[in-house]
Amino acid sequence: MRPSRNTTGSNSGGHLRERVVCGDAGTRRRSRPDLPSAICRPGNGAPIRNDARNPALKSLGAGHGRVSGPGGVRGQGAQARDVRRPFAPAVVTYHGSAGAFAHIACRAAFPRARAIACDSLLQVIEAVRTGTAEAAVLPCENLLAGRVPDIHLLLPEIGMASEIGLTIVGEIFLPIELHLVAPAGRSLDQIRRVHSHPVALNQVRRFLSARGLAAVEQSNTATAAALVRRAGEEADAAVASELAARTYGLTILERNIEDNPVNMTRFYVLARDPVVPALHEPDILTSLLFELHNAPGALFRALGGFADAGINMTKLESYLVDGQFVATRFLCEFEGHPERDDVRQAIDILARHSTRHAILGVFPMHATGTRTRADASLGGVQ
Ligand SMILES: O=C(O)C(=O)C[C@]1(C(=O)O)C=C[C@@H](O)C=C1
Repeated sequence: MRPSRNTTGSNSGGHLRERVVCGDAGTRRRSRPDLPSAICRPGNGAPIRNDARNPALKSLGAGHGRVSGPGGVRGQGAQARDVRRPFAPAVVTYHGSAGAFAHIACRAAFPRARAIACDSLLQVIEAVRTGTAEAAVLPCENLLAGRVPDIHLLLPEIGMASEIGLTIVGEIFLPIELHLVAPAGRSLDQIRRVHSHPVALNQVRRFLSARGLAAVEQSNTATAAALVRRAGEEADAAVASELAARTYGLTILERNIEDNPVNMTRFYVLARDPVVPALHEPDILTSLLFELHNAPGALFRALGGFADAGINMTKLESYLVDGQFVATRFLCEFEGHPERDDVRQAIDILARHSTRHAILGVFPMHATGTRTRADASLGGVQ
């Protein structure tokens, strides 16, 4: 059963801001025929446009299957339901407002879905948990700024706290182009304060420090743009997408202010039920959370099976647990399906050397070349 939603709209300084708010708050949605084409990077390295024929985006939806095995999907022993791919949710949700990069990622990966905005990460999770949305798109890391903190507070909970009940079903790589935006009539030399999401501000540090601009953190790039439009003084500008500039009626004072033109954010796609690729499919990633006793060699022994089997690890994160400065919880991602014999054996070895483990998701890689082939020729419009 789906929870009911109320419909509201809010007026931001004469500029109608329409949004869907998850939870009890309210909903109203405006369709955006002028949404930009995100550029994704397919396996052959050539930038391609985002549309329904985009093979890289289709990688979110190839094949179907089940997974079992040590730890199971989403916690110890949980059985995956046989959700069939292609995974084509009708409603997806994200944290932020229209024009945020998470919104752009939703539209790029699921062009036919309704994308609904949530004011907080908790509301995003609740929307998926309760069925208001079938999937959530959440940023996890950026090439220039590194980890996106919010989801890294959440991921260990997803793995270890069964009540959260979400699983990773996909990933999206989105090129990020950041622009300095302000209401028409303002000039660059008037600007003293720049509002944006902290991760976006970290991607333009050189630009800000070269001009002596103060960074002001906002909950996402699009709300920063809306705020500057609604309540900004002459000295205020925002760092946001071109879509946000259009959505909130701002002009671009300076284009592409990111510190490096090769700039990309990786997003996770989370859903309530696993959508597990078939065993025979190529380019599968498994995301695994595990905990160790803090002892010499514990990590080495836990991961030894992966090294011996030649299984490529694409990510290893560590987290502090129980208020102590010792890393005993890890998130790793590796290439391979957990039902493949060598992967199963490596996970068995990890299970023997760890105190707990849980598979957070098994999903097809998006744009397989992206991890290794990002280069300065990457272009993109947003
Ligand atoms: O604020 C936004 O626009 C977001 O979607 C969040 C976010 C992030 O958290 O990294 C997403 C992508 C960009 O790297 C900057 C900000």
